[in-house]
Amino acid sequence: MIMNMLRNITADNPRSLIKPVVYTTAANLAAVIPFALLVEAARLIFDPFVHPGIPLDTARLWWVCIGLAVSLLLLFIFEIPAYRAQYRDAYSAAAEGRSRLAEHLRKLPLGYLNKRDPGELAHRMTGDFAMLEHGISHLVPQLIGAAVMPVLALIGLSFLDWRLALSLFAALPAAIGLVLLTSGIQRKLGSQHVRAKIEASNRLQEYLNGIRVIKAYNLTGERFVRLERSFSELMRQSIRLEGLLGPIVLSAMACVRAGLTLMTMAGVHLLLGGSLEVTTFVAFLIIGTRIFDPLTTALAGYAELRYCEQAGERIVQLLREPVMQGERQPPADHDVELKQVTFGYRDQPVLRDVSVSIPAGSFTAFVGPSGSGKSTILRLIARFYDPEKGVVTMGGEDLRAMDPEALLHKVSMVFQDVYLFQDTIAANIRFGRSSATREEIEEAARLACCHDFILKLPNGYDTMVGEGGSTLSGGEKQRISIARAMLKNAPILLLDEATASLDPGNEAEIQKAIDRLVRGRTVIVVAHRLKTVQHADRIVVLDQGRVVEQGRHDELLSAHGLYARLWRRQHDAGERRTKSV
Ligand SMILES: Nc1ncnc2c1ncn2[C@@H]1O[C@H](COP(=O)(O)OP(=O)(O)OP(=O)(O)O)[C@@H](O)[C@H]1O
Repeated sequence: MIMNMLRNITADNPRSLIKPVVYTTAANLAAVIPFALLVEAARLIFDPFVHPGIPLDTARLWWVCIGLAVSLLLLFIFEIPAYRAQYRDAYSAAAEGRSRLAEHLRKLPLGYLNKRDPGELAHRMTGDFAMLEHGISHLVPQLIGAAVMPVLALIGLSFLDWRLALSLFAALPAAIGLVLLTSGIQRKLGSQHVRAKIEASNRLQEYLNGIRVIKAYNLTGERFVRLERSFSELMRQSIRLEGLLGPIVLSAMACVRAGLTLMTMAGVHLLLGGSLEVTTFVAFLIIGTRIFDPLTTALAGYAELRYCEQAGERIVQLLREPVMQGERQPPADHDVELKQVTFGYRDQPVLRDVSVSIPAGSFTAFVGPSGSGKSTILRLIARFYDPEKGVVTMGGEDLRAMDPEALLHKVSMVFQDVYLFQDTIAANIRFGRSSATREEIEEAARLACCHDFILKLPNGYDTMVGEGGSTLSGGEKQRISIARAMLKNAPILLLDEATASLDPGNEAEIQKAIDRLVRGRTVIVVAHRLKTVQHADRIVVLDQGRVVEQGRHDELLSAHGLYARLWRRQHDAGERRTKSV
């Protein structure tokens, strides 16, 4: 159980506790020396009163004083590295754990991440790791201090007088029992509190992300009520947690402190009975007032330690989620084939029994009504997901056997929803190839028709873009993502055409950039405007997740099927637009 707890508190890296534990134990052992010396000083001072005729041993008293000074110096020497080890190791363990978790999340199937609440994942990265930092830097060393000091004191004091030692520690089991017995309730309330925190942070994120929609549709009242409700729930859970914890911790502390009263009463009784020396009693009084300090602090921190354990448990669970398997390097042959593929994001099937063959170097387009599964096919080819039934192959080999990261080296992607990071334009293009030089970035930008608009920005290539690319127009973001793909220069290009209508200038620029990008590659396009793919080697028509037709543009037109209807509809709409201008 303890090992499990340590594993959780350190996010599956218990070695990070070694240094803090060793140094803290040494510092706590050193902290015992001044107590022993104080006991000796008390004995030396009180001896002449208890045994009249014995002179005050001033020479020994001086040695005790020197010993005290040396022990304080020793304590200082041990405490500095203990302090550093606690903090440095706690923060580096959390930093290392966060990177490990981020890396792990990247390798998990997207299907898993889709099912998870993004707020909950963010909380694990930030809140849960912050708790671990606090646990490693404060709570675990506190607990060690709390264990080392009283145990040593109990042993040492038993030699002085076992009856007083026993009375001093008599109430301790009750305090520990109380904390342990209520740990189930603490755990339950702790989980509810974390859930309330996640809900509040999700609602806040939703509110901030959707602030434009909220303003546009005047939803201020309704959305704000949801947000306020989550804050109220968080407040309620926080009060419940503290309301329960407070009395438990205070009762446990009272039990611990009751030991001192018990010991004093026993001491007075034994002293009056003549079976206890005054010097021994004084020694117990000196130690008794201080010995429980670390223990009461640790009791106050114990509940928090359990929350840290829960936080660690959540992180460890996530770290143990199986990542996408596959070690084979992708083959040099880039023929792609879907064989009887069935796939759905949740229970609802999106693709049904889809079989399509895409020869290397060809231009293949997927078309069909909205929601028919076109983009999903691209995601399966990039192995963001694995099919439920059937296989996707490259060069005749099942993608599931391939290393997902190595596979992504073969594929460039230009998606509808371009995401730009909060960084400079140059850095955002460099995501295509991290080793690219500035000249290569500019060349890719020129080919993607974005060099000119980048130069017009305040700091050119060094202009910062807002998170998600919010400071650029949709067309500009698309062109930046084409520049990324240019830079990556992968043999297979997956292109998901933007559905949002762009202004004619932007549309022409993007088309020019795409025409350059597709040269000499295996190109797989999801097309919404059929005229952009009428020269494709093959057009695959999807409807409700099934392939209903495939062939060249002319063949499909003369088949008078769904493609012909879609073509006519778009053609007529285009004519109407032209006439109305
Ligand atoms: N991440 C997801 N989780 C759950 N369902 C999803 C997810 N992505 C897409 N879907 C659903 O799967 C279906 C197919 O989506 P897909 O994006 O492949 O269609 P599409 O043909 O590309 O549509 P569009 O032309 O509108 O872009 C849709 O019903 C969509 O709601």
